[in-house]
Amino acid sequence: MTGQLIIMRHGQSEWTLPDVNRFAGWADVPLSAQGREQARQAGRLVREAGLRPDLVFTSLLSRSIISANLLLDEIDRLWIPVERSWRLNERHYGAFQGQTRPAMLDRYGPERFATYRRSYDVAPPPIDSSSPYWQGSDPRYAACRSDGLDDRNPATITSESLRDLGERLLPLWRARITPPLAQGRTVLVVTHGSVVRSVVKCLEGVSDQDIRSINVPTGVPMVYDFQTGDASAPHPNGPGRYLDPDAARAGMEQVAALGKG
Ligand SMILES: O=C(O)[C@@H](CO)OP(=O)(O)O
Repeated sequence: MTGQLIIMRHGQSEWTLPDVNRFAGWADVPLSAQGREQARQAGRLVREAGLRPDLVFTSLLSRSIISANLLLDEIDRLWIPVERSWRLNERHYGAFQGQTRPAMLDRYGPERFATYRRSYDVAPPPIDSSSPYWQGSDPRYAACRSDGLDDRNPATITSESLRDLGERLLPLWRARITPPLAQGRTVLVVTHGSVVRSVVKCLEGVSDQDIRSINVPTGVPMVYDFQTGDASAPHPNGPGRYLDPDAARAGMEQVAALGKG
């Protein structure tokens, strides 16, 4: 018996439309019409692959939640148990949230821009609490909603590197996601590009340097098979496989192109 992880970046958002091209991070940006269709198509791919998710995880951002719902509606599994966590949010993009990629490319130059966007351990400049995209007073991050996994407070985060994201994700990964995989269950995680990069880095041993060139397409599910048994550190049997490799390739190119100005 194997456990299966289906992990997917949400469908295209309105801010990843090429003529909008804004950094989102924790800003709660809606899906585009194409993004909604990508999420439904993802459901069809999951069905054709014979996969039946037993439980679903999303972030606290609408583009993740709605993508998961559209996918699950397509396979008649809206009823499965759901857990939502800020730990599955996109990387906090600091002061870049709401700014266009071309403007930031212009301001910082190609090298620093690429470092802020794709390096492992450099976070963008911190967001100011006067920004309309600051999450400090957003009820979804209120202290009363603490998950008790550690003492991190999402309301106070001002910017994150990919390393920071991996560190806040790990407690949820260990406590909530890997145990059902080790039991042979099928777990659907509908999340964000940087979370997928962090999981791929960890599961496939990608180096800090090589992770810079990995882009994640919107709305294409990727599957890992896990050996059952060892709940403490379950390991995938091989690399992740996109259910539609052609769509994944095209999507990765689109994401890379957004950073070219
Ligand atoms: O805006 C963001 O939060 C991310 C993902 O959409 O952008 P990028 O791909 O440039 O890291």
